[in-house]
Amino acid sequence: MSDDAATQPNLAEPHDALADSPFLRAARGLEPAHTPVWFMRQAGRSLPEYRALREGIGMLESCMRADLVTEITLQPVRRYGVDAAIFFSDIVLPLKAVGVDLDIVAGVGPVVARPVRTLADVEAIEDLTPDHVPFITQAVRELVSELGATPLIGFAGAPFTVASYLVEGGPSKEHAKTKAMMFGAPDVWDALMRKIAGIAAAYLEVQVAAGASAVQLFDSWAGALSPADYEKYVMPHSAGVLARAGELGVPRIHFGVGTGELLGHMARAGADVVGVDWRVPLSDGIARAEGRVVQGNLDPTLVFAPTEVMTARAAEILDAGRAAPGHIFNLGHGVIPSTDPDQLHRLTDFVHEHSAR
Ligand SMILES: Cc1c2[nH]c(c1CCC(=O)O)Cc1[nH]c(c(CCC(=O)O)c1C)Cc1[nH]c(c(CCC(=O)O)c1C)Cc1[nH]c(c(C)c1CCC(=O)O)C2
Repeated sequence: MSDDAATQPNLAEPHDALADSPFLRAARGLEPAHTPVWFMRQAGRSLPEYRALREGIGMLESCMRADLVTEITLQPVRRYGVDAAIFFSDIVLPLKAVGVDLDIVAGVGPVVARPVRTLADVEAIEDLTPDHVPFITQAVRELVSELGATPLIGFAGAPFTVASYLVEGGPSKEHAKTKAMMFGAPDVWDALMRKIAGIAAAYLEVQVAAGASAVQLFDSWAGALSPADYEKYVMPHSAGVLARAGELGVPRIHFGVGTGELLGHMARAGADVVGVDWRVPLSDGIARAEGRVVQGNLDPTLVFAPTEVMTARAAEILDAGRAAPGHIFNLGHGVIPSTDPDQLHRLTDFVHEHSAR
């Protein structure tokens, strides 16, 4: 497709259209034609076309095949007409790419064979270079060419959330071993956070170099921390990732779950856009985001309510979002796998119609 585009006279047009896309305008605090909408986890198990494509192929394997990554990323864009695509991958993929022995187990999540406990364990993890992830570069290039004026969001897991998988060895509710290391072995903790931050930043650089036009840093489990502990043990490392991403010139979205008390810190860590989950009224989220653009914040379970109940809540959020320097509509967390795709389609249309300027 890029070859075809190169032969056409209006080559500059898609780039202007991309910069003028509702998502990128809103992310930069400019007035968009309508409030942009995309959904965290918009690709994945809620889509029958995803389940068909993934049949017999492991999650990590599918993340390492550029053809599959491209197709899976495009599926929700085609189906819903959302205002952005998010690169199909996982927060643990870069660890796999540098040689950490891990798998993503269906219905469980990431499982690490030998959890990280010591400084030697940390030092054994390689730093990420573009040569570790050629399939990422290839998939992003293909996607950007296919997507035209629809922006592609690159992403990485933030140091705390990725550390939790590495230290616990799998998903965890309490993050007890992780926080035991944080409180009890600060030298190991610091080395681990630096290691992951370096990998995350390098992973984002690869995606932006290949054409991603925004990035999202997922600190899904940061809500397990008090503001003081977040500030002391985590924020400097996330800020390091966001500072490196800032040098790439693309908008940076910073997201977590249960982070109502941390939104100010997450904004100050270096976000252009702050993700707000559904537990915080958007008007409060806007105040706590200290002048940043906000993203969110519909409760992901509202798709299971009657359509008019869902859209009435969406209308309240859209109206509240007008008080922000910019608002990107999204769910407060990822799409639940049992979600009816038709509801997300109706929601996308509703957001566009209700917010048309
Ligand atoms: C914490 C986290 C992970 N992975 C991710 C996060 C941060 C976002 C969040 O808070 O939800 C990020 C992620 N993982 C995936 C994406 C794809 C892009 C998109 O949002 O469409 C993104 C952005 C694909 C995936 N990542 C995973 C799946 C399911 C795998 C499958 O289809 O078998 C997908 C589509 C696996 C995964 N990987 C992880 C979990 C908790 C799970 C789910 C386990 C399960 O319920 O099966 C770790």
